[in-house]
Amino acid sequence: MEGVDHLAHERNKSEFDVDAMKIVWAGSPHAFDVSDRISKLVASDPGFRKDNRSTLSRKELFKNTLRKAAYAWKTIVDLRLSEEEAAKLRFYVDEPAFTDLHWGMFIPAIKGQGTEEQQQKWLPLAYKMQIIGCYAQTELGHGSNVQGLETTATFDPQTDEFIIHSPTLTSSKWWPGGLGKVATHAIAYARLIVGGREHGVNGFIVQLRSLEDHSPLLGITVGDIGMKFGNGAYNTMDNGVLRFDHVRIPRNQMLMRVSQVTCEGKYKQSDVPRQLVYGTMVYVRQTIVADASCALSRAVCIATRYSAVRRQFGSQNGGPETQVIDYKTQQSRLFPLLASAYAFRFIGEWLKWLYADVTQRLQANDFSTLPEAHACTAGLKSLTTTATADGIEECRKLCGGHGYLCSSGLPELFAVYVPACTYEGDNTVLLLQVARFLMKTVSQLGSSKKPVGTIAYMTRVEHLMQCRCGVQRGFAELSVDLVEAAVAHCQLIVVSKFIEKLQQEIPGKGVKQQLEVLCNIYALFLLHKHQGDFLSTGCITPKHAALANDELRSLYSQVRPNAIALVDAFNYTDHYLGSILGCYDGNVYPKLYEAAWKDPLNESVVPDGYHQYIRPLLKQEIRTARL
Ligand SMILES: CCCCCCCCCC/C=C\CCCCCC(=O)SCCNC(=O)CCNC(=O)[C@H](O)C(C)(C)COP(=O)(O)OP(=O)(O)OC[C@H]1O[C@@H](n2cnc3c(N)ncnc32)[C@H](O)[C@@H]1OP(=O)(O)O
Ligand SMILES: Cc1cc2nc3c(=O)[nH]c(=O)nc-3n(C[C@H](O)[C@H](O)[C@H](O)COP(=O)(O)OP(=O)(O)OC[C@H]3O[C@@H](n4cnc5c(N)ncnc54)[C@H](O)[C@@H]3O)c2cc1C
Repeated sequence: MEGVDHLAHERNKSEFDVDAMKIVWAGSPHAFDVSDRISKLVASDPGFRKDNRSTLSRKELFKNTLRKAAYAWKTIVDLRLSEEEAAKLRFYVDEPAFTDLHWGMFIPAIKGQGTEEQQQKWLPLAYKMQIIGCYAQTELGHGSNVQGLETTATFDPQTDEFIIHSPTLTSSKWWPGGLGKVATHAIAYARLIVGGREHGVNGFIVQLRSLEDHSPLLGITVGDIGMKFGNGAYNTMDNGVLRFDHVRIPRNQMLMRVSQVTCEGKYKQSDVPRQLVYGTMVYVRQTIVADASCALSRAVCIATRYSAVRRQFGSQNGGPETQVIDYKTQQSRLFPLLASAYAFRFIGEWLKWLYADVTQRLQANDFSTLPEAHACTAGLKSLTTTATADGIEECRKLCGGHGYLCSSGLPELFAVYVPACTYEGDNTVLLLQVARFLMKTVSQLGSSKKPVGTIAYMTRVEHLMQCRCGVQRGFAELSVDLVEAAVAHCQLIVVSKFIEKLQQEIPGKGVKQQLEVLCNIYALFLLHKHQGDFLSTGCITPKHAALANDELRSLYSQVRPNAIALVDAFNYTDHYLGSILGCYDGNVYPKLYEAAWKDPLNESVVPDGYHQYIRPLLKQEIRTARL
């Protein structure tokens, strides 16, 4: 029945202060207030409805996304929302759109790689959305290998301009979000050529479309790259293709914080690492880690609530069947994902601190922690997105057949989320960067340069270096093992930062105790999953492994009465979850049944095509082939 909380009996089992946990999850009382207020604002506004996405054609879907983006912007302006509130509103609108790249990459690129003068010119236009930007780095032929990009930017001292050109088909920009149909400007990455000499890849601000009639400017060929995975999903985003035919831009539209070109045609490299040109990617990778905790927690919330609602087998003397959340196999699949959602939340908080710290250091020309920041953002982006994509799929399976319905919210969540394993850096390529960082650290062991921070533990591997085999097999030859070492390194960071979080003051009855249980589940689940490595290297004995498995079972029993409360703590509205299986009141079956009849296919009792195709079949009016 509507209005009845079918999960009340579960919520009454909770052993901790859920409201206090909501503050922990949000990060602070202020963050909770903003999140709570904005999520309810979005949920209550029919202008942000999203339950019809799967029935729209690509063009209808995209036009609807443009409408929503404009509506969101009007809401932000009318309500005078702060930057924080506006970001939260775009988050809860929950639809990949050109605005993600405008706010998430175009503006950060100008802030990170533009000079003060360039920031003063372009940021006000971007903040007022008087221009709409995208981040055009990837090309048809190159994405991972940035140094392989082929687009050229040739300086013309006669006119004090750069000539941006796509010399080959494979140099076509390909994938940039927002590029296909909306962006008026791009940060285009191209090989800088001055006086016939190449100076690597740099960013250039290029106008693509007229601000009067939105038509592509002279020399610009631009469009959408076509349908992507899933129906709705990321097809709300106009990922685009772009070719330049000798497009001229003023010299002052090369982002010049890292390198400069003077009007005399002199190239100057600032005394900063060339890799600062990659700074925007480092920034986005750390935001993607926080996104992972959001996406995984959404899937876990749906699967946990539904696992408490769903009953299957186990009826005693006509009594109720067993809740599937009580099966140990369901717990062993679900609870590590619940623990991971919390673990990724806290590692996301730490990574945000690390990024802010390295940014502050860079302003003082202190580059000492840049390598660690690169390795951590790359590795943790890889680790958390892989685990989250796999976790969303596991949550779908945890919901049985109904998990495969669009009304469960899980297929759409999966389809929108999975490109995170690829964009902002293919996950394997990023792990190889971590492996390179670890090998460089190992090569420096024994020198005066002592490993600190997240690699401090590596002093303990020093003895390995002294007995290492004489033959140094190539990095490429060992890359599979090195990638595994990179994952282990990142998992260690996640566990250690979860433990550090527990050292903090955490208010609320039973809250810290619950987080300790989740931290232990996260760590012991990893130990169980990789116990072969731990045993073969002598890190643990078989007895330790058995004890760990026993403890894991005990921990699952401790989580069980608190599971619903732990997902309530995410404080997601039913609108944001977009899932009948995950609805707050657990009133699943009536909602599933009602939703089925809303499908367009049920608009008529007799389906289109019956008279043309089925009736002749049934009436044997179709000449059957001679048997
Ligand atoms: C429902 C869930 C929510 C959904 C809601 C909707 C969400 C949707 C919206 C999401 C919003 C945005 C999504 C993002 C969109 C995606 C945008 C993109 O994809 S932009 C393009 C991203 N592309 C990449 O990431 C390319 C990856 N490749 C690289 O980064 C580089 O090519 C490389 C690092 C792999 C190699 O670079 P290279 O120059 O060749 O360097 P070397 O490997 O030779 O290393 C030399 C040296 O440099 C150091 N290094 C490398 N990179 C960095 C860096 N970034 N910072 C600092 N240092 C760096 C490296 O460690 C080496 O150091 P040594 O000391 O010499 O070892
Ligand atoms: C939804 C989506 C949105 C995107 N948005 C943008 C955007 O806004 N702007 C933008 O510029 N780009 C964007 N991209 C592009 C994205 O950044 C690239 O696709 C990504 O960096 C991966 O590069 P790639 O496609 O070249 O993969 P590849 O590198 O071609 O990957 C193919 C395979 O090769 C392997 N591989 C590659 N190099 C190595 C190596 N050295 N060693 C071992 N294995 C290797 C990879 O692991 C992978 O298995 C987007 C992509 C997607 C899917």
